[in-house]
Amino acid sequence: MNKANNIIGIASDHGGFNLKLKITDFLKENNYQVIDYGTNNGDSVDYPDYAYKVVMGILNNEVDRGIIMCGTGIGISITANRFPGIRAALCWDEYSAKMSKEHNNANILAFGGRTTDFETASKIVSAWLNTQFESGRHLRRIEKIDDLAVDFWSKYLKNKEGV
Ligand SMILES: O=C(CO)[C@H](O)[C@H](O)[C@H](O)COP(=O)(O)O
Repeated sequence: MNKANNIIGIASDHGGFNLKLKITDFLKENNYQVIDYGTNNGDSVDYPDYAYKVVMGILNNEVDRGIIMCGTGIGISITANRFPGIRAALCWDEYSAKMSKEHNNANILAFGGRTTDFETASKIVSAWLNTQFESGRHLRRIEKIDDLAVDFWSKYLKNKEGV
């Protein structure tokens, strides 16, 4: 990996805390700038709060992309995917990580601190960072993700307001 100046936001709950420390070191060793949104120790916290920090970091252009971890990566990726413009991919090997970028242009990578060892996690991170989005038919599909959600929410909110 050799891409200085890319800023990556990183966060975890207590279940991903130890792996987050190792992945942060790994990124810095590979010349990535990292903003750590917490958590800062192994005390029990709630993963939605940490997913939200990275999501807002991306939506406010503080960071280009994010890496998030909880015990399994499930809760924290479910949370991140609630927000428009966010495509969080829960990955378990190099192939899933490569596809998450090539086909889905995932801007957040997720994995589990209790399910993924550092060796596997570092391979996942490298695959995700070093793969390009293929665009073409995949661009049409990822655009539909937000288009469908925006359509749903605008109708939902309109009905709720009784308009
Ligand atoms: O959301 C999760 C499971 O899908 C994460 O793994 C959390 O880290 C986990 O639920 C935390 O569990 P704990 O018993 O409170 O440590």
